[in-house]
Amino acid sequence: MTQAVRTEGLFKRFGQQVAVAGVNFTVPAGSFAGLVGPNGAGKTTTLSMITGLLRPDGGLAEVGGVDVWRDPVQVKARIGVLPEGLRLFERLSGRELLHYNGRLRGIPKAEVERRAEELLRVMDLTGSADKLVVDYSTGMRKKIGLAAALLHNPAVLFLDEPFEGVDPVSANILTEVLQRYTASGSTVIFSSHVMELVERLCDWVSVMSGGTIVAQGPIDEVRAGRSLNQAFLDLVGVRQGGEEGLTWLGSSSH
Ligand SMILES: Nc1ncnc2c1ncn2[C@@H]1O[C@H](COP(=O)(O)OP(=O)(O)OP(=O)(O)O)[C@@H](O)[C@H]1O
Repeated sequence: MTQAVRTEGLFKRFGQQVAVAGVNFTVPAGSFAGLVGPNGAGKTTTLSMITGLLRPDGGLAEVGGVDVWRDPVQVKARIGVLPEGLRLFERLSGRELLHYNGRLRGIPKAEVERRAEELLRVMDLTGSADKLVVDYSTGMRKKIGLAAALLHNPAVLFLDEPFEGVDPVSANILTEVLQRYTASGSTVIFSSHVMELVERLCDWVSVMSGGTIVAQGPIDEVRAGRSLNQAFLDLVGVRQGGEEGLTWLGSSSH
């Protein structure tokens, strides 16, 4: 099986805190893959090391068999990234942002224009194409960010919480674009806290907890007859005794 992404013993610490403790993360090519895990599990740190944004302290990360940290230029040409926090060039219009990205990627001008107009139309952003990105809503930012990440037709697309703050109509548009993209053999890897979404969209899932992968594989194998939500709770451990304390909360004595 060809791997779109493979890491081996990936490791990162921040001071005393080990954020990623030797992760073997794999995603087969053509997958719609979900990366899930509790807050602080190390998902963003892992994705940052695979996309060349954060240098690992140890281990190996490969995209399409190419070592991310030995050949970052080749890897960056093959990937698209919709990062957490979505830092975009705020003072460009949506259309300018796409043109700028396309030119940075070395795509000929006429081709950039053709692709940009198509992406704007599919994302339902044509009417806002000349508005500055700073004036875009959260959902519009996600959509223009995704359009920018797709413009060079990457083999692997990384998305950090792509549906956060996105309304159902825009979420539907994003989903359709991503499904079309994976149907043609490309790979999507996204992190999310929304289990229903991962369950509905993904055919592959990796579950992280405490800086390690605790389960990984085809989604039906990881679920093993349970809902993904239940599998997640079983795997990462439900904290017992949460109902103790907070005795004052909701009391009607005032
Ligand atoms: N730049 C940093 N400096 C110090 N500690 C960091 C830094 N980035 C992440 N960490 C720590 O590393 C751990 C993993 O964080 P990370 O952001 O990768 O988790 P996550 O799984 O993406 O969490 P969330 O679901 O809340 O986004 C956390 O304990 C976090 O506090």
